[in-house]
Amino acid sequence: MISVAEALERLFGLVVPTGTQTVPLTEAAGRYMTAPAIADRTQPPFAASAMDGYAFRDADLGANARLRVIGEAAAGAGSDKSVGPGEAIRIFTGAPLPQGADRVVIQEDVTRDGDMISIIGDVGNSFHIRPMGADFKAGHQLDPRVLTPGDVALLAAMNLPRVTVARKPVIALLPTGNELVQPGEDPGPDQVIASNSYGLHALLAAAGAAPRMLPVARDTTASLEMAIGLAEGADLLVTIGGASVGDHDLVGAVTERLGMDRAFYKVAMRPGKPLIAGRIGGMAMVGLPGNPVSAMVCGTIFLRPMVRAYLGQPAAPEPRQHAPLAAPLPANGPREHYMRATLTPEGLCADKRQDSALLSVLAAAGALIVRPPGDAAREIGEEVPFIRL
Ligand SMILES: Nc1nc2c(c(=O)[nH]1)N[C@H]1C(S)=C(S)[C@@H](COP(=O)(O)OP(=O)(O)OC[C@H]3O[C@@H](n4cnc5c(N)ncnc54)[C@H](O)[C@@H]3O)O[C@H]1N2
Ligand code: MOO
Repeated sequence: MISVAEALERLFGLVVPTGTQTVPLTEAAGRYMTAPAIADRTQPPFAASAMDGYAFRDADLGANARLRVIGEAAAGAGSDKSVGPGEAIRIFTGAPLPQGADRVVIQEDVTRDGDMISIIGDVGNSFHIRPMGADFKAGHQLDPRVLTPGDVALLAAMNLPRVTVARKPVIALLPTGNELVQPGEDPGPDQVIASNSYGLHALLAAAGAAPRMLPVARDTTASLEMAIGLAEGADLLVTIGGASVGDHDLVGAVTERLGMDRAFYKVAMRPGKPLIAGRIGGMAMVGLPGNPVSAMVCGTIFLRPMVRAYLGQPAAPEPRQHAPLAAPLPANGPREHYMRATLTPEGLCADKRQDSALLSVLAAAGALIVRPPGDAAREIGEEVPFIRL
């Protein structure tokens, strides 16, 4: 059995980055932008009023200043008049500041009588002007990143209607097992619902992949071979179940028959030990264990980093954080243990029930405490590493 770190290295070795495509901004959120984006204009492109009020010369501000209103400037329709001594221009938020003016007073601080305004009270220190280029200047660069809604707004303001992003890796998800029916179907007395495929679909989509759900394969060579054939064209095939040593666990044997170049089988981790990986046809292939929590933990520890590598991001494990324990932990065995835990204000609290079949425990957990092989018993208050779910 190899270590989790070694398994992840070998999995990165199976990844062929997907390359890039250009998408409109409406499809850009959540995508990985692969190259810097460069603004082709300055924002604001002119000094602009930040408020509705009057533009005037700061030098005119004095006790009981009275100014003549000589024109109007609105957003999208600036004034071509120049503001001279004793003059003001009615101005609205977003309008270009007229020539000659260097200050804006908000309309609440003004009384108006016909063409004349009086500035009343203390107007404070704010000039209510957004200088040209205050947000960014032409040539401003947004570096490669997973695009947030805020990034998309910035790219639009930079006048970039399209953006170059990594193509989403297509990941074919293949649940296997005679006992499985789809959610919403009527299970027979010995049957259970295929759940892992849906959890993994959600996990992979959120990580930036394009998961493709295949029909459940039965535990026969013919059914598995046919289903694996349906995955053709995917970047990665992920099988679920049938990875262990039972008489009906055929994924290893069938993939070998199909000529899989195996990268490894079995990882010293808990849950998730019977993990298989390699290359088959033009695809990478990862065979996840069927136990529901095992499949989701392997998805978190291995598939999420793999998706990032497919997208061209640095090959790195899931980020770890540290927090104190709110409850003690027993000594760990020889496998790296990913314990389902909640993160409370007092610290991390591992669930008493760590059976890898308990999805209700996983769903309630916000964290996986990472226990190295052979880790000693831990007391309340000790800092331990964890991965956020
Ligand atoms: N003699 C041994 N038995 C087992 C070992 C071992 O080392 N020696 N390892 C155990 C471990 S650890 C795991 S994990 C499981 C993995 O088994 P498989 O990958 O072969 O998975 P299955 O046997 O097909 O299924 C296990 C379990 O999970 C349920 N399952 C499967 N697929 C789904 C799905 N898509 N959605 C929901 N539930 C699923 C299945 O019904 C079984 O209950 O092997 C242990 N055995
Ligand atoms: O690895 Mo199994 O995943 O311990 O339940």
